Amino acid sequence: MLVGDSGVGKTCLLVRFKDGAFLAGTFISTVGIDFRNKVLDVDGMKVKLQIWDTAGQERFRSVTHAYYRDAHALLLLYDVTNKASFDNIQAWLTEIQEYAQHDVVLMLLGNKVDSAQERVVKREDGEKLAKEYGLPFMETSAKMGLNVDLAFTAIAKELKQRSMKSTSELHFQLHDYVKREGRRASCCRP
Ligand SMILES: Nc1nc2c(ncn2[C@@H]2O[C@H](COP(=O)(O)OP(=O)(O)OP(=O)(O)O)[C@@H](O)[C@H]2O)c(=O)[nH]1
Repeated sequence: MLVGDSGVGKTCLLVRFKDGAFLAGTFISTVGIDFRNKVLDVDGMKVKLQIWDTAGQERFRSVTHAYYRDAHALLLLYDVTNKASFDNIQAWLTEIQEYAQHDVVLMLLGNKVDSAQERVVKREDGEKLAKEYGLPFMETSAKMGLNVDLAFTAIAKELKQRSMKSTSELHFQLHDYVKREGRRASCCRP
């Protein structure tokens, strides 16, 4: 499930992942909730992700609350060009604590890193916040496709491992994977 303030890029992130495209132009806010499926090949096994895209607007909050309970994973987004969306992450975490399962897989994403000129939230600020709450963290760009597949693949790997209740000592480590594989924005050109 994708959560975060209105306009941070949840729908665009999902469309980028699902269709490999970017929705340029007019911003059409999600009404209530929507979902898309995508099947991923994770280490030779097919994993079907059902991804719920929630409306960030306050007036739909009661609708989205009902979906937290069944979510296995949450991608919590802020927009690096919008300080308020970053400041609201704490409030989102409180909401997640209240409505989601206690063992839900959670990842923090700072989106729109392609907009370097407008950036107001530094990468280090995101890293610091993520560390404080023990969350895996990446910066993304739905526009450029930076780290988008990686974010969903990391979630799929973690969920696959959990569903198989692997006892192997070599089991998948979400934090390490994201740290190792997450690419910095400077690597990615239009
Ligand atoms: N530059 C840039 N713009 C983006 C990116 N992702 C989304 N946007 C733009 O941000 C605006 C909002 O994107 P959405 O994906 O609709 O935002 P949302 O979080 O789904 O918003 P709600 O449905 O209201 O919760 C749109 O104008 C997008 O074109 C990105 O990675 N880079």
